[in-house]
Amino acid sequence: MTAPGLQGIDAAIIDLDGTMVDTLGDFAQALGGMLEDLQLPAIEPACIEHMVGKGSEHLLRSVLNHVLTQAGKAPDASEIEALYARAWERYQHHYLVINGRYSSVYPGVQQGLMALRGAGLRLACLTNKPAGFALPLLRAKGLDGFFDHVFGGDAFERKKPDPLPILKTCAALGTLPARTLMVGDSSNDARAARAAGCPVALVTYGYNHGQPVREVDADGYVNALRELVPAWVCALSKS
Ligand SMILES: O=C(O)COP(=O)(O)O
Ligand SMILES: [Mg+2]
Repeated sequence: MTAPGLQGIDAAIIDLDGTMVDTLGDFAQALGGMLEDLQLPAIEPACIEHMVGKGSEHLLRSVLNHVLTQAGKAPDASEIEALYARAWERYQHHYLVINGRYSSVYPGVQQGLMALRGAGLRLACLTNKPAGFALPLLRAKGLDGFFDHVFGGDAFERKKPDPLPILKTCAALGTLPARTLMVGDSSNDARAARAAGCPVALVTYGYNHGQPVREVDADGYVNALRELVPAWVCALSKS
């Protein structure tokens, strides 16, 4: 049963990084520790934002490529692969030590999740972040209790922007994609949702790989999650 304003929507799938929590500080700290351990040059925190959202493997390969290129090394794929296993081990170590300490929940997140719950929706968190990072982060930020399911980037064979994780999350929620709203901050989330057949709303404050989020094809945009229920009610009543 959903509230009258959310007719047609039974559940919502919410992204984590850039949507619920601003985690750039955590990424910067953990990557800084990893690079130091590998005796590689540091990376500017501003560069990291563009690399977040496609999972940790992509992030680490992008960072290694970036710092080696900056150092004038023009690395090929095999040089990056040679460093990868140790980089992942050191990154994981540092991330788990600092997880949540340098990140903050965006304004309006708790209110937004409460409103969605109050409207009778089932909720899942679906992130490309590994579950081993996502679950402790949600707990540390007091957000874990809102979700029926939490799936990390390592939960399924493929990550967003592939539709598979969304389809599997809908199956776990027991909802049809067409009645499940995807809420994210990036083209990754929107493309996965579109391909799965879910309506999609994007927040305007996240990362979106450094690109303007309003240029991404979506059904709506909100400046805070607390606007989601009112905005969606409004959009539905106009359609
Ligand atoms: O790439 C990540 O680690 C985070 O991605 P998310 O935006 O799907 O939470
Ligand atoms: Mg995101």
